[in-house]
Parts: sequence; C-alpha cells; structure tokens
Amino acid sequence: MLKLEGVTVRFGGLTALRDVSFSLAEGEILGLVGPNGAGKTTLFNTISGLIQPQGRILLKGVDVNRLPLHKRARAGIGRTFQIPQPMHHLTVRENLVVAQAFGAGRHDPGRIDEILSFMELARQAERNAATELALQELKRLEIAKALAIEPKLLLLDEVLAGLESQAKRQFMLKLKELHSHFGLTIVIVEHDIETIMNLCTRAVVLNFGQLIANGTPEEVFRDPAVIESYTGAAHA
Ligand SMILES: Nc1ncnc2c1ncn2[C@@H]1O[C@H](COP(=O)(O)OP(=O)(O)OP(=O)(O)O)[C@@H](O)[C@H]1O
Repeated sequence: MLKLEGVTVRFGGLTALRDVSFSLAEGEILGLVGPNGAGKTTLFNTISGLIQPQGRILLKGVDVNRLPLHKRARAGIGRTFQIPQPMHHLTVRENLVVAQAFGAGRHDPGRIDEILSFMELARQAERNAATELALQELKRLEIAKALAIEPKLLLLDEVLAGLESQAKRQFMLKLKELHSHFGLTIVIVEHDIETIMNLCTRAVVLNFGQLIANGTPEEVFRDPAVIESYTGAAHA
C-alpha cells in the first residue's frame, strides 16, 4: 500500500528525517513511535504532501512525491492534525462537506451522514465546530474530516493524547471499528506503549530522524536501541 524509499527532510542545518525507508501492507495498523522531536509529524507532513522530501513515496506502486496536497488527498491519503483544526465559522456538517469537496472532489450527503453517525457526531452536526464542541468531540471531528476525503490510508497524529483512561479505551475501540468498517490502512502516532500493543499490528520507531526499529510492537519495545532512545542512555 505505502512504500517510503530514502526519505530525507532538512530544515536548514537540521536533518528532521534521514534516509527513512519502510513499507506498509494494505490493512495494517502501524504505530509510529519515537521521543519528542524524533520526526513523526514531519513524516506525516511528507506523506500527506505538506512537505516535499528527497526520496520516494509510493502509494500502491505510484510515486506521489510530486503530487500537491489535494491530489495526494484524492489519491487516498487522509490525515488528522495533532491539534484539531476545525474550519472556523462552519458547522460540524459543513466542515465535512468542505473536506469531502477538497479530498474526494464530490458532494455525497449520504456518506457525510454515515460518517457523522459513525463518529457519534450526528447530534452535534449543526453546531459551530470551532466554538461549541468538547475536546473529545473535536477529536472525533478531526477523524471525521479525514474520513470525508474517502481515504485508503489514514494518518492519525496523537488522536488519543489528553484523554483519560476510560475515554481512551472507548476511543481505541472506535479506531478498531473504523479500521474494519471503512477498510482502511492506518498509521498512528502514539506515545503510550500499551495503546500501541493493543491497537497495532506493527510499529516503527524514529529517533533523531532515523528509523531505528521496525517489527511487531513486542519486538520493537524489547529492542535495546529503542529502550535507549527513550531513556537517553545512548546520549548520556
Ligand atoms: N517547519 C520546521 N522548521 C524547522 N524545524 C522543524 C520544522 N518542523 C519540525 N522541525 C524540527 O524537526 C524535528 C522533528 O520535529 P517533529 O515535529 O517532526 O517531531 P515529532 O517526533 O513529531 O515530535 P513530537 O512528539 O514532539 O510531536 C524537530 O527537531 C523539530 O524542531
């Protein structure tokens, strides 16, 4: 489904991603892990088209690296942002209509109703998205907007952060449901090891922009290089 070959991103003198390569099979849920500043969001920005890196990004065998943002969305790449970004002055439903027009290039009210109902936002559909939603509802809207573009690959950036444990468990169940209901391949950035173990079929770990581990969550979290990257022992 997705293949990254030698992806490198530099911001001036800082190399945020260095020669990152891995692939992802259809239907996988991949955990993207690493300490703060490791390059996780930068990697999402390169896959979704906000940043053009050196290297190749292949979606179903086609190099999408030169495609602009909206064409990347139309190719089937949907994403959420770490800080929910609803469109101001629009209702929840209107946010989804705009996302669908941008990403899918069409208006399908039936699909929007399905997403609203699936993400438990039907009751909030006519509310102002920026001012009348609680944090959990905003997080659900962030995912709903990504679903409205009709993705095949969904990139979730810390969607579980800030939720207390009961809400987190419920949200995790919702993610598992949407994975099967919409037939998605998912990459999720998440710091909590238990969540990765529970949700993901595989994990890759970044540290200082380099991929340092790639395997099952069990393998990855046993890896001494990964443990060192979190404890800082490698740099002590
Ligand atoms: N637009 C930018 N300009 C300059 N430096 C940047 C830019 N975006 C990110 N960086 C730097 O690139 C590195 C990787 O940042 P990134 O946000 O991708 O890390 P992250 O793993 O997502 O971190 P976190 O877990 O804190 O969200 C950091 O050193 C960051 O300061």
